[in-house]
Amino acid sequence: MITSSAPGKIFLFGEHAVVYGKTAIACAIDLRAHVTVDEAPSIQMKGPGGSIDLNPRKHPYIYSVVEKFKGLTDVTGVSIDIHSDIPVGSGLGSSAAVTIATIKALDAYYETNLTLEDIAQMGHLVESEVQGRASPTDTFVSTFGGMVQIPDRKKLGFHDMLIVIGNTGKFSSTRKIVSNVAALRERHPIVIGQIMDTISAISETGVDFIQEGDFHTVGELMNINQGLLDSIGVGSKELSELVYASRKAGALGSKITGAGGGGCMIALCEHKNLSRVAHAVKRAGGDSFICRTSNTGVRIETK
Ligand SMILES: Nc1ncnc2c1ncn2[C@@H]1O[C@H](COP(=O)(O)OP(=O)(O)OP(=O)(O)O)[C@@H](O)[C@H]1O
Ligand SMILES: C[C@@](O)(CCO)CC(=O)[O-]
Ligand SMILES: [Mg+2]
Repeated sequence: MITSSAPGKIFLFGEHAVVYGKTAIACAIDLRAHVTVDEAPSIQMKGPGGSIDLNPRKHPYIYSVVEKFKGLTDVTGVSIDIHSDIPVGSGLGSSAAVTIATIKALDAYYETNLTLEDIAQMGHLVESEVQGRASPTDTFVSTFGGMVQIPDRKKLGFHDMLIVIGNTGKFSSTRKIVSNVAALRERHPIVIGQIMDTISAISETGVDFIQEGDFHTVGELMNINQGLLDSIGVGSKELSELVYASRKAGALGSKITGAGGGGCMIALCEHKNLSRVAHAVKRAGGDSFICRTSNTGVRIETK
């Protein structure tokens, strides 16, 4: 029996633009998905109600991972048991964390000796297949941890940042939201193209301020990024209410994280405002909790 784990993530800047090769800055957080693999009579998913055969519709990401391992080794009977702290469909990279942790666990179980780069690339392939279109961001962050710049695939200096996460509780399918943006871009290629370029410029500008620890300016850039995410149609009334409540309570900056349309927003806070912002987001209707950025990527927990 082998257990691995991988972190979820937040986007400081650049979601959606990164799908079109523009720059994004994302960071792992201290919420993790844990995956345990063990010998079994068939390829099955373990759950609270017992074990069921792996089903491509019910578990598309896991199914895609297993199909890739069939190309590497003899995959017959294995059980896959997932326990995740990461809210699903909420912009915190639950699909990537589950995907990367499953790859890592199967790699250790079948001794296929994948490098971290191999794992990240396989994970990106899985997300692209399942979602139709995906940037390498989420899977790269879940693999390597820390603060990363995409598409450069560069690990940046790590900064311990305090984040209030506000979950609208509205499930948001990344596949659907990403395809909506693609359709908008088809209808208005010049306008949406320029918006994506501006989001990219925010990411590129923000790197230096993050590295300097100038979180007031990082917050200001997050707020500008939020306005542009609203302009491409990935905001929502609920997300806006949480964003503005956090800012009124003293957040340095706040924005959607991930696909949007529902899911979570993040608020970058100083320690002194953390609980005030968390309470304000809760009062505005969000399930709010505090997390920290994390420098730990995918790892084996027990063998
Ligand atoms: N604990 C889990 N067990 C099994 N599958 C999971 C689990 N968590 C996430 N998934 C898979 O990931 C899918 C959600 O992925 P999706 O990309 O839509 O949202 P997300 O990754 O949470 O948000 P984002 O991609 O915007 O960061 C679920 O529908 C499921 O297929
Ligand atoms: C919306 C998006 O940019 C982030 C999803 O977490 C999609 C992607 O990067 O694949
Ligand atoms: Mg996802």
